[in-house]
Parts: sequence; C-alpha cells; structure tokens
Amino acid sequence: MYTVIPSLGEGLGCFSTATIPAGTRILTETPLFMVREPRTNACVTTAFSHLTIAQQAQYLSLYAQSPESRGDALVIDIFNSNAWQTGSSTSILPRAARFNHSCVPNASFAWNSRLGCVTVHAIVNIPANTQIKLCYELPYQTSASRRKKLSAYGFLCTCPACVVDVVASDIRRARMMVLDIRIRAGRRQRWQSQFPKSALELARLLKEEGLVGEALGLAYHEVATAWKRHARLDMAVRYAVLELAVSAMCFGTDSPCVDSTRAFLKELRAELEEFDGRKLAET
Ligand SMILES: C[S@@+](CC[C@H](N)C(=O)[O-])C[C@H]1O[C@@H](n2cnc3c(N)ncnc32)[C@H](O)[C@@H]1O
Repeated sequence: MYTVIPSLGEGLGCFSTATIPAGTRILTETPLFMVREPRTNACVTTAFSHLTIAQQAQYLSLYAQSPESRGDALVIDIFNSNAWQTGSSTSILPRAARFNHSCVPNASFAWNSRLGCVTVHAIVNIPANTQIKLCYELPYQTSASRRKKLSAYGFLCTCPACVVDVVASDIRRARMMVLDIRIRAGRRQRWQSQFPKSALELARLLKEEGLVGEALGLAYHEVATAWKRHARLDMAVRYAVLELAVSAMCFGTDSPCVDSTRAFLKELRAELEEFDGRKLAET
C-alpha cells in the first residue's frame, strides 16, 4: 500500500502507492521490544542487549538525531526518536517508526491490546503518491507549544497548521483547549447546560481544522453523553453512531476501543427503545 522513500528535509517517509480509502488498515506490527513505563535509560539498553544480532542491526538502522553517537548513547537516541506509546509501555516498531509527523495527520496510530500489535489506519481518503503522516503530539495545542514539543525530535513542522493557516489554526486550537477544559470540568461536576454546546463546538472546530481522527470521536462521545443526560436519547444515539464510525475508522473493528463504543451505542438504543415503548403505552 505504501513505499518508504526519502522525503525532502524529513529523512525517510511513507508514501502511498495507490489510493487508500479512509478506514483502511495500512499497517499492523508487533513491537521489536517494549519497555514498561516509567522507563529508565538502563531499561532501554538492557532490552536492546537482549535482541538478536539481526534485530540489533534492524534497530540501529532506524533514524537517530546524532548518528555519530556510539554505544548506549546511540541506543537511547534511537529510542527517543522512534518509540511509540503502546498501552502502559513504550515500544520500538521498526516499520511504524518510518512514518513522519503532521499536526493535521491523514492516518492514525493505535495500540490494539487484543492483537498485541499496533495498527495504522487511514483517516481520510489518501490519494496515490501522498505521504502518510501520523501526529506525534496532542491536538489541543497552539503552534508555539507544538513547535517546542516537536523540537525534542529535532525538526520544524511545515504542515498547513504550522505554516499556511497558522493564525486561524491557532485561534481554533486555543478555543479547543478552553472547550476541552470546560467539558472535563462539566463531566466532573455534572453541570446541567441546556444542550451539549461545548462538545458540539469542539466537534465543529475539529472538523474545520481537519482533525477527523480520535479527538473527533471523543468529542462525539461527549455530545452523545450530554444528550443522554438531557434525556434526548434520539440525539444521543445519533452522535454515538458518529462516534462508532470514527472509532472503527481509527482503530479497526477488532479493537477493544471499538467494543466499548459499540456497547455504549447498544445501551443507548435499548434505553431509547424502552423510552419509546413507554411513550406509546401512555398514548
Ligand atoms: C520516527 S522518525 C520518522 C522517520 C524518519 N524520517 C526516518 O528517516 O526514519 C522521526 C524523525 O523523522 C523526522 N521527521 C518526522 N516528521 C517530520 C516532519 N514533519 N518534518 C521534518 N522531519 C520530520 C525527524 O527527524 C524526526 O526526529
């Protein structure tokens, strides 16, 4: 589905060889090794020393910020530049490690605990000969904050949100941060608003920003939960359906993350059926 070739100013990158429809599973990969969090450098070098010679060579072929380093320093450099969070561990996945970053990614990375592997799914239709990019950072941050975090990887992001549409993107993302905090606080305090205003605005901004992956699914979940709280089960079901579609697209239908979304929708549908049944009996 894709090929790994040099990308100007980005080292190697993964480019589609044909159109990849949204929701397609692009990659499944089991970790070369995993280090439990909280990790130390000693855990990483010990895990490396337990690899076979061929595996060590594969590891050492991955990107390093300071390739001139030697010994443990090089092992740690490679780990810091390439490792992904996989549940409660951090793992090295030689194939997943070739995906470059965009703040507006076209693919989504996930840990599938049932399969014991990571997955990468297309979250939009990716045309042929297009670089497939994942997001290394959390979405609710302005460009300055992302730049600071990404500097740890030694590069300056040139995605549309960082270069082309910076002002509008920063306004949207700053607002998303406020809404996210408001939604979290509301969840804890069970505020009774008229309708899921913050979560609906968050979902709208995410779509405007082109962030159609996991964060959008979570926003839909918040909308559905809020509608349920306001006894609008019909609306809750509508948003839970949207959440399930995003969740399946990002994680795949075999993911435990999708199980919980499916269960949530099932529960809402049962409640709605019961509610409609009661209303019918009353009339
Ligand atoms: C996990 S590796 C990705 C694959 C890497 N390009 C390679 O050649 O193997 C992470 C490194 O890739 C580079 N990189 C990733 N995304 C980038 C981007 N958007 N722009 C420039 N460099 C990027 C940075 O050097 C970063 O430290």
